[in-house]
Amino acid sequence: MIGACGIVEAAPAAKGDFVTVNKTHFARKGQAYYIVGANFWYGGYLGAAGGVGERARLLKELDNMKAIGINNLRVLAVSEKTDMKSAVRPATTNAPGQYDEELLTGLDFLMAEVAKRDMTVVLYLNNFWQWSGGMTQYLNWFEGTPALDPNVTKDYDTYMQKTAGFYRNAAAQAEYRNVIAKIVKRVNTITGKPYAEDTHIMSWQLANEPRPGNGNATPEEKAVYVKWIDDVAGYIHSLDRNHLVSSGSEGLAGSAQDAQLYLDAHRTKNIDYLTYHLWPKNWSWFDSNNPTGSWDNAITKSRDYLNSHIELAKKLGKPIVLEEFGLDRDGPSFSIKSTTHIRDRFYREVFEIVATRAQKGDPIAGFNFWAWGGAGRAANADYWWKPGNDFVGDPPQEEQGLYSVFDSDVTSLVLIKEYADKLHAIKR
Ligand SMILES: O=C1NC[C@H](CO)[C@@H](O)[C@@H]1O
Repeated sequence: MIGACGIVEAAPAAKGDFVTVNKTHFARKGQAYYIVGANFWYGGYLGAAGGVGERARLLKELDNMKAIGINNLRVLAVSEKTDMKSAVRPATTNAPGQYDEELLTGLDFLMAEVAKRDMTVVLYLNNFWQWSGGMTQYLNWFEGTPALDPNVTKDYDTYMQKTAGFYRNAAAQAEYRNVIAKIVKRVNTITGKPYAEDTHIMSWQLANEPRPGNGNATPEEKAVYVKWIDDVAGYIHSLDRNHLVSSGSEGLAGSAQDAQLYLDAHRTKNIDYLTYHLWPKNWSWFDSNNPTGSWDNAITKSRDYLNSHIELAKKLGKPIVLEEFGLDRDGPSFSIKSTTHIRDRFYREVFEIVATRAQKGDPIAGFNFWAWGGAGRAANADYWWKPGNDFVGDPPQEEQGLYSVFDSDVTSLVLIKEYADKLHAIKR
């Protein structure tokens, strides 16, 4: 397009080029759009020009994901510098108002390469958990409370209850909105395209796994949480009329097992689709030291979780994406030399329910497995991450190899491709 001053400008994207919601499904470029996704939290980190950047690896990872039919990536867009031991370093926010432009340019590079492969990205703007600083770090900045790493204290209940204080802290919310505006209104330094006009962003996501507090969240805490989701999602839409907004919720496991809360938190018109996550080992449904004895319990509860949330999506008349799920390697082991028979069996169970119900026209719109490890490799005998080590699918608060799908996990990659083909074949 020739602009007024004779300079060739990119034509503004057509609305249909963005991922949109069509009743209980996604649409993109006039077609039904199903999510065959990977969690790739560190994609922006690999895109940095220096420091932690590994652009050659990033291109190879994107090509390998594209080759097995992956069309969507779920990526950490913002991290906060923190003293918490099990958090990633560096961070995109060093302190309130102080941002790491080199790291943010890494996100620009990722988005430029994603566009070349016609993939889409969900960008989450905060984290309920400590591995990227997250909401707890905001409270350290604005309440002066110590950022207590639950990997150290082993007290997750107290961590969750205190972290939910983020929603009520006006100063923390103001800085959070400053950061949201900085990213949503950002102009990509590689492509020159405003993020708000980038059709390869599928959705802005409030946070990774925001919870109302711990499992005993009070009615007041739940009300604060519902209002926070509505307010922040509305704020994002006020900045960007093109993109979808999602919460990043895990579903009932992240809603104090309160289905009414999950419905109330996602009923707002400001939330365009639902999300849920499935973690049989984390939730103690599956014991990887007793796989045979715990499999039936784990798969029965998993099937119920998968199906019941699709029914909740029907109630709200919105699409739902299973945007995280995983299981550890046989053994259990963190080593890439170990097999993944049990995980592959679990993945197939999950994929079969998602694909079958999607083919039936139910509001399940796809999946993102957790998480792409690709060519990354654990560097230390204890499998814990240290600055300078490869990034893998497991963030620094977990052993490097716990849930990652590596490029050497051939049976898993073949399985993902098998179901990618099924979802991509759905015409609506
Ligand atoms: O968002 C998340 N959900 C579960 C993952 C695996 O335990 C975890 O690494 C991450 O914080």
